[in-house]
Amino acid sequence: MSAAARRLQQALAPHARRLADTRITGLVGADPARATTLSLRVGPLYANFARQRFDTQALAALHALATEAGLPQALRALFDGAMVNASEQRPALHTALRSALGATPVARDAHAQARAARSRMAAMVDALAASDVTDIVNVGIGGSDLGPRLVVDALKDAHSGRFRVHFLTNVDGSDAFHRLRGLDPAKTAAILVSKSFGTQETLLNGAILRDWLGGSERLHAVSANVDRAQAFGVDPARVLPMWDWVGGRYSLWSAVGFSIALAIGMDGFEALLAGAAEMDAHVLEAPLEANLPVLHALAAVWNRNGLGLPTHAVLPYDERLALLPAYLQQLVMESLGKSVTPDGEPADVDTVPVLWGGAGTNSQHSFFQALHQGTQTVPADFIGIVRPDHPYAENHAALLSNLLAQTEALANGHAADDAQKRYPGNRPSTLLLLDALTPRSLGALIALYEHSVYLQSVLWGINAFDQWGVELGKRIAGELLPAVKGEPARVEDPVTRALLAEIAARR
Ligand SMILES: O=P(O)(O)OC[C@H]1O[C@H](O)[C@H](O)[C@@H](O)[C@@H]1O
Repeated sequence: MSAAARRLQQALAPHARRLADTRITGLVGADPARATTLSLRVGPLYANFARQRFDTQALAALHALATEAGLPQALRALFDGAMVNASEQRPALHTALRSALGATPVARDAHAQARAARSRMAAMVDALAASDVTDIVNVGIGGSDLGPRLVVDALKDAHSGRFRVHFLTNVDGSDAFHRLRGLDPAKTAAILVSKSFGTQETLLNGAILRDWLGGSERLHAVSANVDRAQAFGVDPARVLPMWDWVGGRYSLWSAVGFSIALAIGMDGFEALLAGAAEMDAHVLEAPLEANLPVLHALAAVWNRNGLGLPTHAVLPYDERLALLPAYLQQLVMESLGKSVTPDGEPADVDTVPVLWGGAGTNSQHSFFQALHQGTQTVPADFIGIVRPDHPYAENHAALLSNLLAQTEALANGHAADDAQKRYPGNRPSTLLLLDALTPRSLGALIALYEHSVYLQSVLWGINAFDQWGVELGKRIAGELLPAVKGEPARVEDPVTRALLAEIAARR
């Protein structure tokens, strides 16, 4: 058994057994103070864990586990640029994009490179602002799309209004076809965002944009591979850097966030970084017992390994955060979807939960039935915003009362003689409350999740920064492409052969 798995089992199993019949209502009833003692604030972000299914004894065991697993040292290693991504022999220095907390030359150098790239990006924002361009199309996928797309959408109240920002992602030509309709090529600029500049979707869509724009004048790129971007036809003067020491899904703080800077201006972008930097300083400096990302990660492993819960829902009660579940699906599931240790040994522990979710209140009218009365218990992160950016006070009161009501109903349940109308309750949740949705608070929220994910990976003994699982499908797709086009090709798999015949017959 892996050392991490043994540690986890020893720490969690006795308390999970002891608390098997304890209910959230019982925990709160026995210790009403936990409503406030199990909460933490970091700047504009407040978190309440009172409705998690651990008591103070189990929490003490979780904190002991955090010490034993070396979370403080692991954080230091992350910030200092140690090779935390062992399979690729790379550091993961996304923190250096926004903080100067790394104490090594490697981390300091990364921070300096990030600053230099940011000033080039600021000059490019100014140049575009001074031009006739009205629309920006960000072409990218995965980490080169989800983060910028989330932030641009979430911060619509902070948009300068200078540009309309669009995102083109899917290799499905329908995406490009509909996205470009109604846009004027003479007033549109494209940003091709690809760390590798080798991603099929982005290269195909990038080629569509390059042709559609009719020249390279308004073609920009963000990439760690400047040569490839140049060979593609982007003037190197308009290529912003990326580095192999930043993972794609951790990269919105780099020039990958160019579209964010165009939407909210450089000041807004700096505020986003400052919010993340606040969380960086907190995770690094706060004691384990008062450390928000640590507690968030401990709650996650408690739910996954102590209670054995296989999925996790993210439920933002704010339409502007509707893309957060999709963003977190990549951050969490690509980072933690591993079953071996960096040594190639079995992890021997359940790792990533299936992450899903959607915005409230809409989701209440679709899948919440299953959360309340389904056979699976789904732990959830509810996210609310205290102060809205619109004048509809009645709507906002309704939104917040629904948010509070759902967390209460899920935790407390409801007894009824009629079994159909009975609510089992005891469904754990964490409530995250942002004072307002601003660049700073959003930066802090995203950084909270980044750190929580890394800490979970340390507790599970897996690498959060590689993603070998996405390669096989890409390779097979490349091999099948000629056959799909009707060119002569040898297809080994009999099912795929039959499916190709079916497609060919219906063309
Ligand atoms: O930025 P790129 O190199 O184009 O990569 C885009 C995305 O594709 C890959 O398949 C990975 O799964 C993602 O982690 C990555 O963000």
